[in-house]
Amino acid sequence: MSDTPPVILGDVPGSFPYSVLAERHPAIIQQVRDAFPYDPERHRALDALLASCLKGVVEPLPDAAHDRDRWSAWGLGEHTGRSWFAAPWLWSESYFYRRLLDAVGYFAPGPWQGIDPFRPAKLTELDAPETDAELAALDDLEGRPAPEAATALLHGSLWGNRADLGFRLSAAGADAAGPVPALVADDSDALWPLLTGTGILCLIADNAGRELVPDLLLIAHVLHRRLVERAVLYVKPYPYYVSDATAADVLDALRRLRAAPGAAAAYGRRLWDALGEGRLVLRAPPFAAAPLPFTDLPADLRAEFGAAALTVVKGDLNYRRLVGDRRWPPTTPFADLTAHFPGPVAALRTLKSDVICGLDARTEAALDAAEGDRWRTAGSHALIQVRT
Ligand SMILES: O=P(O)(O)OC[C@@]1(O)O[C@H](CO)[C@@H](O)[C@@H]1O
Repeated sequence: MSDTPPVILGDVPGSFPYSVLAERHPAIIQQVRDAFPYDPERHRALDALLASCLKGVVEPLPDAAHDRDRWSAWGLGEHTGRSWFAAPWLWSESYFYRRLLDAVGYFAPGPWQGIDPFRPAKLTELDAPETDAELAALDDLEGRPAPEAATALLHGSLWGNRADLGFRLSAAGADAAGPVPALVADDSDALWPLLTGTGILCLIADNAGRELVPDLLLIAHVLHRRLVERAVLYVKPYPYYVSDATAADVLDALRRLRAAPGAAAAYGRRLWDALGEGRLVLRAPPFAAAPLPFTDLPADLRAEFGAAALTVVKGDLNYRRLVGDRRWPPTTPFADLTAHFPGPVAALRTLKSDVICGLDARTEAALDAAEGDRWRTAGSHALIQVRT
């Protein structure tokens, strides 16, 4: 594509990417400090990361890092010694979370090894009364025609994406949607015919808690209604972007479902059994936490998504990775930007960053007229986009 816009950097003061690097990341460091009684060594490491984020440059991984070679292949050599604001925004963000885990001792042998620095916030959200209300709503779905239930669960998964703990740090008052419909694109009519009873559904998860629960409910529905033979749920191999889901978060969500009253418990049991029978498979590939777009998918994931009836890509970050982290003209066809993806793909995403494509011109004009640029990052609008 000759007129391809440049990859988004975080180097424009006042821009959303800049604010994430300069404000959100320091706030996340403070949030993590407050969440645990870390020892002085951990606090010194967090101090050093904060100084690096604000005034310093990208530092290399520790010599003993298990994934040094992987990050070398992902461009660490090219960005080491450069400002975080000069690297691609996606790269800097992803590496920040990898360095944060070093600072809290997540990978190194010791008392903090494997302790998710975001777990307190994740559990607070999962245990919140709002989650009870969302689970109770499942009782109303019982007995409704299957297509109606499927649509309700699809929208539950879609809007579950607003439950993003990192986003909430910088999106105060993001609830009100303007006069333009909250759903700015809806290709869901093209989604259901792809689930014909045979084949595999792949779901690339985003956030834990109140996004992962509706994702699991959607998976339970398509398995129970035999719209697919098997489902594969892709989570992160380690804590990432504050609320992104790991396998531990899947277990927390399943326990929450099984302990809930009413219909929710049956969903939880079905999912638990499906995992045991291999009809639901969990995967946590390293690439899920890579600082790269999906055009760089490794061969194994290309083969898995290529063999699937549909791959559902959840959330804003994954949308940026799927279509390319660039300020495309909003009317650029979604099919053009996802032609690289090896199989049918659907994006379910609330708009929380500048990247957007696949809008019709009238919708773009109405959004701009009603909200200026706010609609792109406020989380008040969402989309369901499908490329068959
Ligand atoms: O992927 P999610 O959870 O829907 O959103 C991720 C996010 O909160 O983080 C990035 C900014 O740090 C943006 O892509 C978006 O704002």
